[in-house]
Amino acid sequence: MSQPPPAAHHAGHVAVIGRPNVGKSTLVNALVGANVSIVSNRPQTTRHRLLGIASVPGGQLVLVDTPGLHREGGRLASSALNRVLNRAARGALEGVDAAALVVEAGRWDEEDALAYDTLRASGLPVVLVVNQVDRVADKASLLPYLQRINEGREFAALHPVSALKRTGLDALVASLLAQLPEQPPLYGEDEITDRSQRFLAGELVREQLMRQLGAELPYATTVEIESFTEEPSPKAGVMYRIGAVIWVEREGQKAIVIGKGGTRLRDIGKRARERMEQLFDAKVFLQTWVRVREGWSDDESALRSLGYGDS
Ligand SMILES: Nc1nc2c(ncn2[C@@H]2O[C@H](COP(=O)(O)OP(=O)(O)OP(=O)(O)O)[C@@H](O)[C@H]2O)c(=O)[nH]1
Repeated sequence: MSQPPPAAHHAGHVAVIGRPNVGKSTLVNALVGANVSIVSNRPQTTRHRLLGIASVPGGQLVLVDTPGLHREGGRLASSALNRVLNRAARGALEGVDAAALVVEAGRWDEEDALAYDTLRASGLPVVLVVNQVDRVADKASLLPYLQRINEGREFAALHPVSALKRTGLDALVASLLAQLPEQPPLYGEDEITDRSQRFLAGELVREQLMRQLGAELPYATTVEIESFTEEPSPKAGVMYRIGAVIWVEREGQKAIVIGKGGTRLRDIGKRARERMEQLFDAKVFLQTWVRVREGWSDDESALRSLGYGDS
């Protein structure tokens, strides 16, 4: 008896691009599922930050962030800088197969248009993700909105979705997969680890450090989750009590992380806590400290205690 030919498998890197707060993280979480998958044993490229991996029958989406595309303060550059940006984008988008441009339903401004232009200039297929459609009461208004955006532009597909309510996502995944090369999964099941919440808590603090300090972030900064306990919460069901230590090398760096009157550290802690609550679906009580460990990067046992020892 002859076997049917195996169905084509598509896999590749998808850059998730969009203005702050349009719902990129919510979308990635929804696509990836309950567990944020992080590749455990392969060095990551510095250009892309791996956001998550969505493996579905017939394909694998490797979702990445492209920090090189963003300008200071999270804003894309004005169009006067377009050429410079395009040059930077070519580097930032190297190795990326397609882009998901996330916008807020009903909104399309200069920054969105510039992001589109940049992506197209890099030759990438762009799938438009019109997020937060659950907030649009008059669904009929979406059609002229989509037509207006589509006018004179070449999207690979347009998808109204709600990342929060998880609607429209299957069709979006199918469109994204169609843009990816036919090839086996880039990451095997054995390479993908559903990391523990404790590990993720550290990553979320690290993420906020990167976002809020940017180029000011001292090179050797690292985050250690010192304590992580769970207790019942009458309102939220579960509450996590988390203690995070941000290790820096020198006193001067400590001052940078803490900021004037402690405002920066407070902001980092607040944003990281909000992310944890979103991701863990629980209440989180997060305490953060900044400590100085002189010359820690030379000290092998210290490195090991921070989880850098055996890879
Ligand atoms: N109603 C509604 N709210 C959404 C949807 N997607 C995201 N949000 C909310 O929008 C806010 C921002 O979402 P995030 O996922 O943090 O947005 P982001 O684009 O990752 O933001 P940055 O990290 O600042 O770039 C959160 O309060 C989400 O709950 C959606 O589909 N519908």
